[in-house]
Amino acid sequence: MSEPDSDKVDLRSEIPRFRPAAPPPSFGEFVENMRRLQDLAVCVDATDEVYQQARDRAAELVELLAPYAAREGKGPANRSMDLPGRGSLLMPPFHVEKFDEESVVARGVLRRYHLGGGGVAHGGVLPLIFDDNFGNVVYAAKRPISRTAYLHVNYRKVTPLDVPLIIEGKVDRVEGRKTFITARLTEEDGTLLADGEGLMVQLLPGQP
Ligand SMILES: CCCCCCCC(=O)SCCNC(=O)CCNC(=O)[C@H](O)C(C)(C)COP(=O)(O)OP(=O)(O)OC[C@H]1O[C@@H](n2cnc3c(N)ncnc32)[C@H](O)[C@@H]1OP(=O)(O)O
Repeated sequence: MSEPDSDKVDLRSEIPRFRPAAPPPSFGEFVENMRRLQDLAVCVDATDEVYQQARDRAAELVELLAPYAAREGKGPANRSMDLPGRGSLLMPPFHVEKFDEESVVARGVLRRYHLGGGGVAHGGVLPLIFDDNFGNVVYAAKRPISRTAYLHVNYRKVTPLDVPLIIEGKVDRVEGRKTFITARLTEEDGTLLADGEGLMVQLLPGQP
């Protein structure tokens, strides 16, 4: 059992240092099964008997995992660089393919879980993809640790599910503490789905 008092850690008191994780071998399959579960949870149309069984099995899983809840930066989720979305269920399953001072490129798919309506992605998922890219761009460009002050997304076309997507972001300009970033979300053939612009502001000492 690890970090039983994790809920008492005040994350606002420090900026956690990011360290890549070497997850146990089964962690990736666990996360992928959880993603499939998320896809199913938002699409199944089952009987009450099936929901009762699902409820009970989900409760068993919660009981199994609850004792291992750990503070931020301790478990492998969000730090497993070889897994889609770094092994975090919050993140859409994208892989970073390029990470340098020129740009950060990631490729992935949106799935049934990310459905908005009419068979295409929920608009709210795209800012998450852009924000994560902006954070990576700041890091890759060796800019100081920063937070998003604003993020603007232009939706140019509806974003399909189950189709490879590519996001590429780069530093547009730097003004003191401010790093302005631009990014584009495309399909593999270059079709532009959305573009975005964001301002990342360098944190001052003591800022959470
Ligand atoms: C540590 C984790 C790193 C990974 C981050 C990944 C990306 C994220 O998702 S971060 C989470 C989402 N973002 C947040 O929660 C941020 C919440 N906001 C804040 O913390 C603060 O408002 C913060 C840090 C952005 C700026 O605060 P503060 O240091 O007081 O900045 P402030 O002095 O007002 O402004 C600095 C400059 O930025 C400009 N600025 C700040 N906010 C904005 C804005 N929304 N629009 C335009 N300009 C802005 C100011 O005008 C000022 O410009 P100049 O230097 O030319 O006068």
